[in-house]
Order: sequence, then C-alpha cells, then structure tokens
Amino acid sequence: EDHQATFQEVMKEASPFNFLLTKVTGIPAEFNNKLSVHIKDILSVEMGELVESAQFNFMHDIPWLMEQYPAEHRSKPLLIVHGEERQGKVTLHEGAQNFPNITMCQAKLDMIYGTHHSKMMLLLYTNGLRVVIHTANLIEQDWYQKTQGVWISPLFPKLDKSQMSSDGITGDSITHFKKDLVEYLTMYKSFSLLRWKQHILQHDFTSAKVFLVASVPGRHTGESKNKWGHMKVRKVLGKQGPQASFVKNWSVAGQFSSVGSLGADQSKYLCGEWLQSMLSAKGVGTLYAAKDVTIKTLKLIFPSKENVRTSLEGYPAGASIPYNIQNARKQQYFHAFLHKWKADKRGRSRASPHIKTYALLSPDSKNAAWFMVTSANMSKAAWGTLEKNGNQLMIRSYEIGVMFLPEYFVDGGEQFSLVEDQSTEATPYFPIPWDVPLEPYTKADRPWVWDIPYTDKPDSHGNAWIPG
Ligand SMILES: O=C(O)c1cnc2c(C(=O)O)cccc2c1O
Repeated sequence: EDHQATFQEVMKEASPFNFLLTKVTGIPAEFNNKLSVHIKDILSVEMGELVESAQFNFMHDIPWLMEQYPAEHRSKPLLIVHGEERQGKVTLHEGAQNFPNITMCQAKLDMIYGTHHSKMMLLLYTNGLRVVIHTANLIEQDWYQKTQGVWISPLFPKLDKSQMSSDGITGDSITHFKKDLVEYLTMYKSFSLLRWKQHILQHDFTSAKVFLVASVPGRHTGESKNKWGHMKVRKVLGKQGPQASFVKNWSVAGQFSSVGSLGADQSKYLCGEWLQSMLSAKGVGTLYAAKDVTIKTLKLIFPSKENVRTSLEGYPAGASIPYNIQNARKQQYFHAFLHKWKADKRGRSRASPHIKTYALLSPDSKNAAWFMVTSANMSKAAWGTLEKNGNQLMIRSYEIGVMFLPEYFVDGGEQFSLVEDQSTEATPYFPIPWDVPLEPYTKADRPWVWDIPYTDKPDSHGNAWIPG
C-alpha cells in the first residue's frame, strides 16, 4: 500500500523489539512503510518535545544534521560526541560554528588506530528520555540508499525525587541496561557527558529489555575484562544465554561492512577467541572448541564485489566498505565462511549494507537464539583481543550495540522465529534484515575490496571503480 505510515503506526508495529531499518530511496514504498524510519522521523516532534540531545558518531555533517531536526528543535542544546583529531577536528568545528547551541565533546582515543565508531542519540524530552542506538553516520549518504539498523528505546519516564536513592542505580531493568549505559558514558571521563549521566540517572529504565554490548578503548583486566567487547557477549550468554543443549549444532551468523586483520589462520582469533564468545551458552563455557569449527558453525555475510557493483549506489557504495587488499590477501581462510548480502524480504538486496548484525541461527536458519545490532565490524579493534594469557582484553575503538535474548521478551522464550508465518506467541517473529537461508559465495565470487580497481564490468551507473 502507498499510504505513508505515521511514526506512531511504525513504532506500534515495531514493538516490542523496536528494531528498524532506515528508509531507502529508490525501492518500492511498501518496504519503506514496514519497520523503517528516516532520521527526520526519529527527530520529529511526534517522538516528544525535545529539551536537548546528544549525537555520538564517527562522521558528522553538522549543517546536514541540523536540517534533520524539525525547525522548532534546531535551537535546543546539542552535544556532538566524536573522535576527530587534528584537521578532522578543525573541519568539524567549522561545520558547527554557525550553531551556538552546539557543544563539542572529543572522545579520547588512547589506543593507536582506535576510532569513535559508536552511533547513538540521547534525546531528552519534556516528558522523558529516549536512547537510539544505530549504525549510520550523520551524513546524507548514510541515510540514502544503504541498509542501516536502528534500535529505538521505549520512552523512559522521569523518576520522581522520592524514587531516587543516593547511592546505586534506581530504575534499572533486569538486563542492567541503565547501569551499563552509565558505565559506558563514565569511561569517556568527559565533563559534558556528566550532564547526560545525570539525565540518565534521573529516568526510569525498567522497560529496557535489551542488553548493552559496548566497547571502550583500553587494556581491561579483572572484572572489567568482561564488561566490554566480545567478553561482554561471553558473560551475558554464559549467564543468560540459551541452554547449551538447546543450541547444539546451531551456527553463529556475523554480518558486517568492514573486516580487520584477523590473523594468519582461523584458529587464532576468528574461531579461537571471537567465535568462542559468540558460541557461549548457559551451562557450558562454549559449544565448540576452535578445532571443531566448520563452515557450518560460522556463517559470515559480507558484500561481494557483485553485490557492490549491482547496488543502487554502484561501486561508490564500496567507499563505505573499507576492506583493504593487504588484509584480504593475508586471510584467504576467511573467505571460505562468506555469504552474499541478500535482503529481498526487506526490499534491500541492492541497498548496500552498512548495518552490522550478529545472531545464533538454528541448523535450518528458521530460528535464532539471540540477535545483536551494533556499530562493531569484524575486527580486533572493535571486539577486543585477549592478551597476557587471557587476563587482559585490549580494545582500540568505541563501539555500541544492543543484544536481544528471547526470554526477556517472552516468558520462558527460547528462540525467535525468523520466518514470519511460522511465528507463535512463544516464538515471536524477529524482523532480521537479511534473507535466510543464507547464500554462500560461488566459486566466482570475491569479497569486496575497496583499494583495487574494477574495470571489467560497469556498475549500475555504468561506471568503473578506480580507487584514488
Ligand atoms: O561508519 C563508520 O564507523 C565508518 C568507519 N570507518 C570508515 C572508513 C575507514 O575507517 O577508513 C572508511 C569508510 C567508511 C567508514 C565508516 O562508515
């Protein structure tokens, strides 16, 4: 149908997961009316009357961002949290100089090669506070013809003074989302974020049913080792994850838009460390030893060269998929796990993915035991790497995402259905972005690599790709 769903209708349909995709220009209206939002919808007055907001991101086009706020909200205080340094910081401040309501917060990047990847909006309204965790940069290109993920929190009402206790966190949920978010903000050690920490402490987060999965740069030891990156996933799944017996032979799906250097062979980081965390379950450390991992255990979704060439944007979509030939050449083993980007169900097979999602899939791919949407790509910098004989987790970048576990949405829930017409009350449908079953690369397929030329076949705009 062509009627434009109102934002209230969209949010009603999105409940209880509130996991949506960004609208895509150039696909049939029905796919933009179903569980889809544009940034203007998120910032609209329909969401509440804004008092002030904070925009955490990697790239900010400030004049464009200001245009996305409704006129009556453009003068409200706005905190920009970024990781720019040197000339990038100068350019960013130039973009902000005409807006007196903007304050800048430069996240400290103590680890070399680290970036401020986290993408989050904190929205304080006259009647409550909302958290939006997503995957899109605050630039027009990221909200135009890509597949991006957005989690929009329920409206968290203000606690009244009587409910506030002097110590500890009041008004948290059983997933400790509020406590974890406060700890994440505290790690910035930034005065301007103290204000937002107070706002969060003063609101009631009991309706937050997701787990926060975040990364902050540093060498984390002791209890802190399990607070961030893939070790947070290991902790949550080990305590609140699926029963190991229930998910035997299930597969980890990882979907991302960039890949780091993962080491000389799969047994080291990919299957030996990262996958061990993703395969964690209740009642057992992990489901597989690294040596027993096969391509059935780990299914990775990453755009092929053909996915990029035939995408709505054409080869330029690849400018946001920074997998370099130097790393690709060193880890051919990685390519054996790869599957194409395919999202016919959501009308987004040609909307190049910038979203990052992870899940535990049943052998027939019809169910998932958990689902995660995050800024974190497939890299050590994002998820962390264990050092000092496993006693220290070294993370380079800021990342943030949310994890959905069935039992927090359905009493005794063990799995989500990924096939809408096979969902039940006990096994609710979860609107994943990509099609199942997953489609492996053919022998002819190659992962997209961004720093080599493609002149053999023109893209959807008739152009070749000759990197600078
Ligand atoms: O969204 C992000 O966090 C993000 C981070 N990095 C990049 C790079 C790079 O790091 O070279 C190149 C192109 C796009 C992105 C991008 O979209």
